[in-house]
Amino acid sequence: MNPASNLILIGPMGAGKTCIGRHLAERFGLHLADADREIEQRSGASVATIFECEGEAGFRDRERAALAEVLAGDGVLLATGGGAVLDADNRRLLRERGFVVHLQVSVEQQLERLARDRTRPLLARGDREQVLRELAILRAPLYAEVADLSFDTDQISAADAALRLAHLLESHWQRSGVTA
Ligand SMILES: Nc1ncnc2c1ncn2[C@@H]1O[C@H](COP(=O)(O)OP(=O)(O)OP(=O)(O)O)[C@@H](O)[C@H]1O
Ligand SMILES: O=C(O)C1=C[C@@H](O)[C@@H](O)[C@H](O)C1
Ligand SMILES: [Mg+2]
Repeated sequence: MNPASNLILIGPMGAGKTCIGRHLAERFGLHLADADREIEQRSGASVATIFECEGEAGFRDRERAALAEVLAGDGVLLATGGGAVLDADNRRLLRERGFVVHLQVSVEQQLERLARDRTRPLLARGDREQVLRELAILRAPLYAEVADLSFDTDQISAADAALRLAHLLESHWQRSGVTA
């Protein structure tokens, strides 16, 4: 068992990291940190504006700094952004500092869940389905490399996913500092 005190959610856009993260943070008494919101608070600008002004590279620099700051602490539930695993230093940090759960989702479900979303700049770049398929091919091995546990969120509500995942975590994650 991985005894990390932090719980970290990784996975593609629309997998439910932010939304399942809220449920799990409450259930396990963890401080919720959503990487995208942390970046927005630190920079005083939205993710979309950062992409517009500084490009994806500028956003990734801010993301790397925010992850390092958040994971300097303990007792945190970190909901990462979908691209956090692109950076090798981030991948190392996530593995070192937390029990990492990979939330999986099919492209079909992503398209449904994100149909009305206008806040994710990578989805504004053209054919959404093609973008999501390309990202999935590129990123799937990176998520797998970092994950302690994978969980498929297709066809279940976020609330049900959180409930089932909480049960799984009770047997897979021996949180440091907490005795059963
Ligand atoms: N299991 C689910 N079933 C149905 N809808 C869901 C589920 N999980 C999330 N959603 C919906 O999908 C949308 C995106 O979810 P969320 O913001 O949690 O994704 P995310 O993984 O944090 O994405 P990102 O990487 O872009 O931050 C939200 O509208 C949310 O309500
Ligand atoms: O998948 C991605 O690369 C991203 C996901 C979002 O959470 C944001 O971090 C941003 O829109 C980029
Ligand atoms: Mg999110």
